[in-house]
Amino acid sequence: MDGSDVSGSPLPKTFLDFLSQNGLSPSLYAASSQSIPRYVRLKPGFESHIGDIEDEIGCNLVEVPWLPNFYHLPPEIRIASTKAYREGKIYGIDAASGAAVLALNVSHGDHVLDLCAAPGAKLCMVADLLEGSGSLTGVDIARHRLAATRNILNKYALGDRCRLFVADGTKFSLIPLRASSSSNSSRGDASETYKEWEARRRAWKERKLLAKTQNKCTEAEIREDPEVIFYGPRSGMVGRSKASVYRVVDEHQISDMGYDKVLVDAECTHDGSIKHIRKFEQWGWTTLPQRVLEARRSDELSALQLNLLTNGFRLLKAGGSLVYSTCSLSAAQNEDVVERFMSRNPSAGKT
Ligand SMILES: C[S@@+](CC[C@H](N)C(=O)[O-])C[C@H]1O[C@@H](n2cnc3c(N)ncnc32)[C@H](O)[C@@H]1O
Repeated sequence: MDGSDVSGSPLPKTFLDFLSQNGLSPSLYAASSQSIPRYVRLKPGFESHIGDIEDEIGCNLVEVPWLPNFYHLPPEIRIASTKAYREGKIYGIDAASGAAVLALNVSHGDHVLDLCAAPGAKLCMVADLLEGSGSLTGVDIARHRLAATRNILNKYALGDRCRLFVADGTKFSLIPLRASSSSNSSRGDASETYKEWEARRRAWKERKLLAKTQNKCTEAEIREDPEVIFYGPRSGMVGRSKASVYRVVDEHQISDMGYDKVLVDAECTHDGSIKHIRKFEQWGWTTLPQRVLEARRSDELSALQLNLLTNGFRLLKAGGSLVYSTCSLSAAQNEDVVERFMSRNPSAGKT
């Protein structure tokens, strides 16, 4: 394999080319795994358990002053096998992810959309910040990844006001279910309304029912309809008719009835996640170009990112806020995308 030696592990030439094209230094990946910071977030309400958690994991949890409930850990500490983790008191999430959610400035009662939600670390943090108010809609195109998000929401008991849709975030167009938006007026046949979610059996029935409803639509509509794979008891879904959940609203209505906050944590090359890139040490560096770079050619990727950002903005209520984030360090996937978006949507910067 071609490449420069970084800590004894040669980075493949294609990755070095990618770094060079994006003005990034290969030395970024030279850090030893032991020097990469590690963080956990404590589920609010478990503050009094910190001493017990520290005893269990055998080290001090050092508070991150600018990120509420985040703690710094020595990198060698593994949390997955701990009781605190299994019981949902702590979860692994890096500080950069926390910063993206912090920037969203979630307030009590907000209706929040997470347009690339899986596997769900940021979604969980948003759910915590909502403190049982407002609503949370998570969307992801990868069904298996979103199914994992559903498991995480259940594990941390955060799904109460959440609903999850498998859908293309560039086209998703369902608005939040605000208490004030009439559900009664659009109730039809009771069998067509959402009952309380019951894992597995209900999910299967739900899909069948949905398929029946969809059969009334044109083929194009069927392909584009988001598939709901979870909703909580207070997500606003229970008792709603399918028609009311899937109703189409125009741009003017979205400015009144859209989401207060939208997170677009877009698909990217993940090159900014040094820990992720260093895993290729075990997986084999040769697989890195295929899994990180060639999976999506970068021009396609930036078009996808721009489309996700544009659709997220379209679904935002007037006066709402949107955060666009990636775990890439390349300007092409960050500043350039935002610049192109702003040039097409100059109103986005106005408060
Ligand atoms: C960086 S990950 C999101 C991480 C997530 N926000 C979290 O905190 O755990 C990007 C996600 O975008 C999803 N994705 C890719 N293309 C998409 C699309 N067109 N619409 C919606 N999601 C998409 C991927 O399946 C992936 O789960």
